[in-house]
Amino acid sequence: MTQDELKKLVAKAAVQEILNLLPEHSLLGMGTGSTVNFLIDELKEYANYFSGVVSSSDATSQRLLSNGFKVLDANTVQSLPLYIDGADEIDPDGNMLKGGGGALTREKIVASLASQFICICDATKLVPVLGQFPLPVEVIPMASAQIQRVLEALGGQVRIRNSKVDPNLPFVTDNQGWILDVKGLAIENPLALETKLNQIPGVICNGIFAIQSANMLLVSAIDQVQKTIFK
Ligand SMILES: O=C[C@H](O)[C@H](O)[C@H](O)COP(=O)(O)O
Repeated sequence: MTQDELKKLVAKAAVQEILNLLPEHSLLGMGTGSTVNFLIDELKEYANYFSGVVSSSDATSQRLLSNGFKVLDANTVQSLPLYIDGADEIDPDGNMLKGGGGALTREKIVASLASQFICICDATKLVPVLGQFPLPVEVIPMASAQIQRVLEALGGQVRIRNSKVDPNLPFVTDNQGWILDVKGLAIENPLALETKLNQIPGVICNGIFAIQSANMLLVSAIDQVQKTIFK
């Protein structure tokens, strides 16, 4: 199977999981990325099953709206029963590295509203220790040079992410932030590093999801989907 076929397979399994877990008229939190795009495509026939969806990016909001879902502002809900999203990496404890698509900050905000986080991915995302994928750190643009120095002093190799439209310009997030992609940081203790990076002035958010780790993982490999529940 291709990676896209694996993403579609896990998206189909996720639809059944969502419908089993949530009664009709529930709210739902929705992540961002190619796996989530497959999920939205698979879930669209149930668009009216949900009273509304809180989205983690402008891209996801547009896709949800064009598929008939009602999109709600995060400020209008007190909590969500479930948040579902992909990941760039996930470790055996459900800690994730996210932000390859630049949506990490809003993903973390929506995940923080939810009592349960389901991660959906294909088996290429499973890692023993986070950190092979460059760690995205979203920053206030005027702080980027100083944050780069701090991250380099911690042992990271830092690159400012470039725009896909014009590679001479920085990538700009939905929050008008920039992304620093950091290689080479040891992420042996994801919670400690997530907390430490949050302390650097000008950091909006970093892509370690240990505080908002996954409660459940659906992962596709070959032709089947495996479910893991984390403690
Ligand atoms: O900012 C992007 C998100 O964190 C995505 O969840 C992550 O990059 C995984 O995306 P994909 O499903 O496209 O592999």
